[in-house]
Amino acid sequence: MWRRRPTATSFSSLKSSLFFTRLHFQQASQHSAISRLPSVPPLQQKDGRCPFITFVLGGPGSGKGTQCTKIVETFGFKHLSAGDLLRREMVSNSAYGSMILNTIKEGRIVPSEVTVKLILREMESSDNHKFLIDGFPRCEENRIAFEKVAGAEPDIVLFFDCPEDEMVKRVLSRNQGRIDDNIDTIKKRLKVFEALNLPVIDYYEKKGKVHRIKAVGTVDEIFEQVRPVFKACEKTLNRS
Ligand SMILES: Nc1ncnc2c1ncn2[C@@H]1O[C@H](COP(=O)(O)OP(=O)(O)OP(=O)(O)O)[C@@H](O)[C@H]1O
Ligand SMILES: Nc1ccn([C@H]2C[C@H](O)[C@@H](COP(=O)(O)O)O2)c(=O)n1
Repeated sequence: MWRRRPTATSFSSLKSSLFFTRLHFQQASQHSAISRLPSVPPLQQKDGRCPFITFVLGGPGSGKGTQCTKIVETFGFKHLSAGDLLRREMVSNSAYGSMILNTIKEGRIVPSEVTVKLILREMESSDNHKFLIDGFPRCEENRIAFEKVAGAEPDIVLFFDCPEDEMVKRVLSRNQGRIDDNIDTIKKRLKVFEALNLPVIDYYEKKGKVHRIKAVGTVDEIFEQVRPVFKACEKTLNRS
């Protein structure tokens, strides 16, 4: 359903202070590779429609996936979880499998080349034009790569703002057998969220795109903060 567009050319591959030095070094080297990517025309479906893109952000266990399920039921979005796409790629026979496994185990971020490709592949094969992109962009490098390769910005950004102790409690009782749902990896994911994801939220906040949701209370109580965000843009959602 989507026009083919050039995929990313190449990006160079990304515990305390050493952990962050390596993290930032990797981010910086990926930034310079991204800056060489060609800009492309805006994403447009074959039927001429432009996709409505929502980025869904928040720390680990803040309830992004849970709320996305409710948004899909109520507003008919297509839900694309970056984490799920990476986990699916990890267990397929992909050449990236062991790299994704090690990166997720360490609570770090998979290079954008891989994640953006997976997201755009799903968007291209979908008949829907309303997308929830959950857990992405996780860092400035993700954001810039998506905007360059897709030629599109999100229409809105949902930020599920949740206290750390609540996120830890939720992740530790999730029981889905995830390799990163253990206290050591959670601590790293929280640090990565603060260091790399919050700047992305700040960036979109300055553009007036962020809807901050207080992610405490029951699932239904939280959804009552989410519902008006989409109600308010119903006209744009059904744009042709
Ligand atoms: N409001 C809530 N109150 C209590 N538990 C919740 C609430 N929302 C979600 N949960 C539970 O917390 C856990 C984490 O939720 P969820 O998987 O939706 O978070 P997430 O932000 O998508 O996490 P991650 O980024 O780690 O994938 C799940 O077990 C979910 O059932
Ligand atoms: N943009 C992304 C999204 C996810 N990952 C990796 C690293 C995360 O810790 C892990 C799990 O994601 P979640 O299901 O919590 O959204 O997947 C990434 O590298 N880049």
